Amino acid sequence: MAAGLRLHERRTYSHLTPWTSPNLIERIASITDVFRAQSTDLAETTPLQDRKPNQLLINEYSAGQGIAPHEDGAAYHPAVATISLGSGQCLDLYQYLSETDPSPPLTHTMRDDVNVPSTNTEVATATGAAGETKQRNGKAIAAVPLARVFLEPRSLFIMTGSLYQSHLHGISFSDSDILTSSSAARNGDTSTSSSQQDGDDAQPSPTSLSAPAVPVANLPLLGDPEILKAIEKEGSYRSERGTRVSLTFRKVERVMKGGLGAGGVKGLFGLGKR
Ligand SMILES: O=C(O)CCC(=O)C(=O)O
Ligand SMILES: [Fe+2]
Repeated sequence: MAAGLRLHERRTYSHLTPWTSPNLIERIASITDVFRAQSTDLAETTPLQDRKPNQLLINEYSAGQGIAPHEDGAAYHPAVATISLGSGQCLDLYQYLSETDPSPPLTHTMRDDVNVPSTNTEVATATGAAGETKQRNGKAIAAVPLARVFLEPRSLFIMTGSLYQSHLHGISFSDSDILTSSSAARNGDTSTSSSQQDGDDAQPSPTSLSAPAVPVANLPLLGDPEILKAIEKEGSYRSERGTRVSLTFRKVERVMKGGLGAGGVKGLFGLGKR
C-alpha cells in the first residue's frame, strides 16, 4: 500500500450481502449496466449477476486530504461505482504520456464541449508549460488532468471503459476546489486548486498552482443550483472541503481465498495496484 493511503481512513468490506441492502447492490449493478451498454469499448455481454459488486471500499478524507493519481487495477471488473457523502471533492482524471504505450483517447465524455486534448502531443505541451510530470510504472503522467469531475455530496459516479482501464484518477491535496466551466477555463482562469499541502505525508497531485484551469466535466449534472449560478456570474466557484466519505463499490475478479487475513480468515482480497 502506498504511503499516501495512510492519509485518510480506508476500509474494505467483502461479502456485502449480509449487511448491505441487496436492493442497493442491484440498483448499482443495473445503473452500471446501462452505462456499459452505451459504451463501445466494453461491448461484451456479461450477465448482470456476474457484474454485481462484491466489495465496498470506504474512504474518509478530512479537508486537505486527497489520493495520489493511480489506477484501480486489473484485479477488478472495469467498472466502479462511487457514492459520495459529506463534503464535495473534485476527482482528477489523468492520461499517460508514453509515446510507445499511450492511453487511448476517451471514448465518452460527459459533455461534448469538455476540453479533452485529442492527442498526447497536446497534453505534452500543457505538461511542459506546467513544468512537471510524475511517473507511474515507468510511464510519465500528464501534469495537467485530462478532465475533472466534481463528486457532489449524495451523488453516484460510475467510471468504466478506457477511463477505468488505461487512465489514472486522483484527488488533489487541497482545502478547496475551484470549479469552472469550459468557457471560463478558456477565458484564462489559471487556478485549479488552493493551498496545496506539502507536509511530510503529503503526496501532492502532479498539478501545480500554475497549471491551466481544468473545467468540470459534469457541471450540467450537478444538483446544487448555487454552483451553476456562481459560475455563470463569476466564472468560477470555490467549493470548500470538509470531511468527505466515499463508498466505492467494485467487483473483485481475481480472488485469493484465505491466508492473507489475520488468523488466515477466509475472504476476498483485492489485488489492485497502488
Ligand atoms: O474517494 C474516491 O472517490 C476515490 C477513491 C479511490 O480512487 C480509491 O480508493 O481507489
Ligand atoms: Fe481509485
